[in-house]
Amino acid sequence: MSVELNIDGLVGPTHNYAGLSFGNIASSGNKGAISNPKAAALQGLQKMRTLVNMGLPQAVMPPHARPLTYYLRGLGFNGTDSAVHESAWKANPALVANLMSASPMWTANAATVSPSIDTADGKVHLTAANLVAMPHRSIEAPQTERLLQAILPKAVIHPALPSNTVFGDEGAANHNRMSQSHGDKGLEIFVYGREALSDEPSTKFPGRQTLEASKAVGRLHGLDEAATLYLRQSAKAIDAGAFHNDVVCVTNGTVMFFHKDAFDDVAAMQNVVREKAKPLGFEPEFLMADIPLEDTIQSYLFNSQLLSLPNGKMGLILPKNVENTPSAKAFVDHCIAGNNPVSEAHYLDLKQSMQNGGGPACLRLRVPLTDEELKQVHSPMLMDEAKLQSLDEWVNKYYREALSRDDLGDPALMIECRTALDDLTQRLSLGSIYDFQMEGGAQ
Ligand SMILES: N=C(N)NCCC[C@H](NC(=O)CCC(=O)O)C(=O)O
Repeated sequence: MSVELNIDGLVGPTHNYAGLSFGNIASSGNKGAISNPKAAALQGLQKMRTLVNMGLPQAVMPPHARPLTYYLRGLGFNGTDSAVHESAWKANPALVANLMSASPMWTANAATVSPSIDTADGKVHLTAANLVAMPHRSIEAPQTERLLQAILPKAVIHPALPSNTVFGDEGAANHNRMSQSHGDKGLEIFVYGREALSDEPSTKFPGRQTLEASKAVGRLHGLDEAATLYLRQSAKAIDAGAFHNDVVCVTNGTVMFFHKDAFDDVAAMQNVVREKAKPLGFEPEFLMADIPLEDTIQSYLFNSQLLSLPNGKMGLILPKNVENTPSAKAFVDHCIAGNNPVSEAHYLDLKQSMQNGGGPACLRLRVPLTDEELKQVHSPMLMDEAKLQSLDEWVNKYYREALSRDDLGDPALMIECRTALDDLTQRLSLGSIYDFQMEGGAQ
């Protein structure tokens, strides 16, 4: 038997709206708004609880330490860590805003994952994403690698691809997998927005994922070429605000749930998926929405989690915005009423993350595992009700309810963040995993 483990990012104490992501309409539109880190983290935990209550395996990925003081030291700021934070803020608040981001919460961008059934050596492979397209995200990979290794000690974790825009890699947000069931060999579908080493017309918004990066990940994971596809996302979707493919498409099992403008030539895409699926023994089912692209971006209809349920059916975890967008809600209702595996929909309040362009699918990394491999996961990070309650209590103890841009320069925030993470590593039996812990604590 095999299952899908979802690893959700626990929202960090510095969650804020700095408007850092060009091409991400929610991030730009909410620049300067006051965030509520406590509400953001509790909303994320509630999503994890929903999956636990559905009987599905759920793990948590801890936040990263912020600000990243070693990075600021490399830029010439020195003294104690507090002095580094303070002098960097005086010199350049916009720079510090980048180094305070809680963006590692969107674990769909942490790595690309291939299950052991798909890889040449029969091991689970992950490649940490370099996230080079956005400065605030390009600092995530080293800590992400460490945390992934802690959660999945037996998996092969490849370091991020070279930090070069030719190899722009945004992880699982641009990767889909289709198969008869989680345990069967699957078709791995990489979706890119740009072919870096060619003279092609550029899009208005950046195509963050390159074909060069996707192919490198496919090689590193030892994937079978016959069961791998590289598809291009349409420029139309990118320019409408679909900065990752998971804003316009999600797959699970035999089902692809997507917007008609996600790919330029839908009929060609469907044909090639059908052809590649044949030797893998399954018939793909396409649930395609023909609704305004703006409604898709605004509601995040396709940034939903499409889950295989213990009863053999599939369920959708959607943001409340879908419920409030008539065309999107009508499409969900149509799918549930139709003759296909999708049988239920759950609408969750994820407003704090959504205002930064992060829906249910952005907040989770999917890892298909055999039952044996699931037993090797670091068990304190596997959630149940008691552990979720401990994390609720942890959030309530340490998190602020309001954070403005100016608060990002507050040296007390760095200390609060470190104190909270120290406690968290104990609750999750992680030992010393952050740089500040290895250097001997907050200064
Ligand atoms: N689609 C997926 N899988 N992930 C969503 C990531 C959202 C993230 N937003 C941000 O990084 C905004 C941060 C700010 O503006 O403060 C991004 O654009 O990379």
